[in-house]
Amino acid sequence: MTVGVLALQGDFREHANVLRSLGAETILVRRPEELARVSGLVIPGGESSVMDKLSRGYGLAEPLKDAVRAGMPVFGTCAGLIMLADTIIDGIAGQQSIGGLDISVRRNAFGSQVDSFETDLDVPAVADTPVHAVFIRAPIVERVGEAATALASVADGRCVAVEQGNLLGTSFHPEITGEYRFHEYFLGKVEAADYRP
Ligand SMILES: NC(=O)CC[C@H](N)C(=O)O
Repeated sequence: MTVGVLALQGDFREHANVLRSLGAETILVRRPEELARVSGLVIPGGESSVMDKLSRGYGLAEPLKDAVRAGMPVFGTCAGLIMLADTIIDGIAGQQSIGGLDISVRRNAFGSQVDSFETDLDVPAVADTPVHAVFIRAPIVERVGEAATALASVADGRCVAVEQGNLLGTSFHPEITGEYRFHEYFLGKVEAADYRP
C-alpha cells in the first residue's frame, strides 16, 4: 500500500516525514501517473489558490476529482482542507476546489491581526488526549453540511476539523507539531477503504 502527498506547493515534506515515520510507504505526487499509484493522498498546507492553479496546469485537477469520487481517502490540512471543500468563501477570482467535503470554508478566517496562533483541541474521534494545533492564516469551516461531521472546534465553537467517509480535513497543521494521531487515523481509513488505485 502506497500513500501519496500532493507535492505541487506547500509543506509536503513535513507530511511525508510523518507518514514515513509511521511506516507508510510514501511518494510525492505531481503527475497523474503518480496519483494513479496511491491508495490515499494527503494535501498539505500552503496556498490553496496556487495549488488550485498548479493542479489544473499539471493536468491533476480532473484526476483528483475522479479519485475522490471513486472513494480515494484524502486528508487535507489548511490549504488542503480548502481544496477539499465543496464551497470556498473569500477565494481569489476564479479559484476552484477539488471538492468532496460537504462544507463551506472561509479562507484566512481568523483575520489579519491573528494570522497565526496555537491552542489545544479536544478531538475525541481521533485522539484520547488534546491535540496541540497550530493555525497559520487558517480557514474556518463555516458550514458543515449534512453529509459531513464536525470533529473539533475552537473555544468560540467554530469548526476546525471535519470528516466525511474517506475524507478528512483540518484547518490546522498536525504535521508540524510532532502530532501523528491524525495521520495514524488517516492511515486507518486508507487500510479500511475499498479504494485501490
Ligand atoms: N497554512 C495554510 O495552508 C494557509 C492557507 C492559505 N491561507 C490559503 O488560503 O490557502
